[in-house]
Amino acid sequence: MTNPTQTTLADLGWTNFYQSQVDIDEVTTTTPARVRGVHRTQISVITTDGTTDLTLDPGMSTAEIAIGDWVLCDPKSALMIRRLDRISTLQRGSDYQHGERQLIAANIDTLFITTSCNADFNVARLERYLALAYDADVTPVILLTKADQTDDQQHYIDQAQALGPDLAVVAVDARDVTETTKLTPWTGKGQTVALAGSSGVGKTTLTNALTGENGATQGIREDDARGRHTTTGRSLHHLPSGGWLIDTPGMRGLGVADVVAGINEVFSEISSLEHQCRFRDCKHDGEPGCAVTAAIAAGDVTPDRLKRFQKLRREDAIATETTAQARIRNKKFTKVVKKAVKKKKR
Ligand SMILES: Nc1nc2c(ncn2[C@@H]2O[C@H](COP(=O)(O)OP(=O)(O)OP(=O)(O)O)[C@@H](O)[C@H]2O)c(=O)[nH]1
Ligand SMILES: [Zn+2]
Repeated sequence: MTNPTQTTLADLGWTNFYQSQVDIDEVTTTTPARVRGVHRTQISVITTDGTTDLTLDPGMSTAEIAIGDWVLCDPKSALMIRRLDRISTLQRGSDYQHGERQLIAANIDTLFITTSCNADFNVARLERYLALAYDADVTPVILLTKADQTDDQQHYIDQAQALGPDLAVVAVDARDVTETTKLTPWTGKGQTVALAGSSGVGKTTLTNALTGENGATQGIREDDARGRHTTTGRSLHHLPSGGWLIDTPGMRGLGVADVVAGINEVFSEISSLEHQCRFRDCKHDGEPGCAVTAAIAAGDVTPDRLKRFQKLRREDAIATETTAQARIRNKKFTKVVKKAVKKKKR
């Protein structure tokens, strides 16, 4: 282990939330460690003593560990003892085959939802990312890159700001390192941020500006969970401003699944009315006694917002259903295999 400058747990993002989960025995026998890489049978971690690898008990799977997780380890045996509860979990619902939502990152404070001041700018996409952030309990910040390439920055800022009066919206030229000071409210000591956004919007450029490094290879890379080496692997960057940046290719295009709560929060002006509709399963499509239709007539809800709300909810429902079915299918399959193995042993 190496430790050039004395790192504290707070530097790594440790707070009372994690401390309160450690019981008296564990205080003396274990060390907290933050996960920076997840491999098939091992995890790479950072402790106040530097970086090291930990082995898991045979009964545990690294599939349940994400970058950013806090774990307790036995420093002598280099064994992970247990994972601590998370303040936030970012996951995506694309792994229909296995019926599990795929973990992307844990214990993130802020999600930089990145888009550019050009044709990439798309309100529906921002709403989708916002739903994921809210559902994950992560604070979203809308980052508008390529602000230098438009004459009408304010036009983009206004559209983004319309998505929530309390929402932070920041426009930057991602290539200009001095502009990243606009992001210091979220990148200070111990704070953890993640970047999401479509290809080409400037995530790599921003990462380089924030880390002061050039080239994504400087980040701490990991193998994927199956032990394959991925060229575009996830990485955890330490920022000169004291924070941590999780960069993951999984955040380029995220499908929604099982994030109804997040969607409802993004479209709160609509979801808060639904219980006033006469029919519990109201589709807000011309049924009598529909509170949402009434709000549209009164000018309190725009038809476009309702359309996008319904589209996202439909997508979420389908994905949730598919995931649930896959889970049942897998359980059945495991049972069949177990039975067959038993039979063979007899
Ligand atoms: N003018 C200007 N150009 C930018 C800005 N941000 C990024 N670019 C340019 O846009 C191009 C794409 O930027 P990247 O940082 O590679 O985008 P990315 O989001 O990492 O793309 P992927 O790796 O495909 O996900 C590069 O040529 C950047 O120099 C900006 O704020 N202003
Ligand atoms: Zn209705």
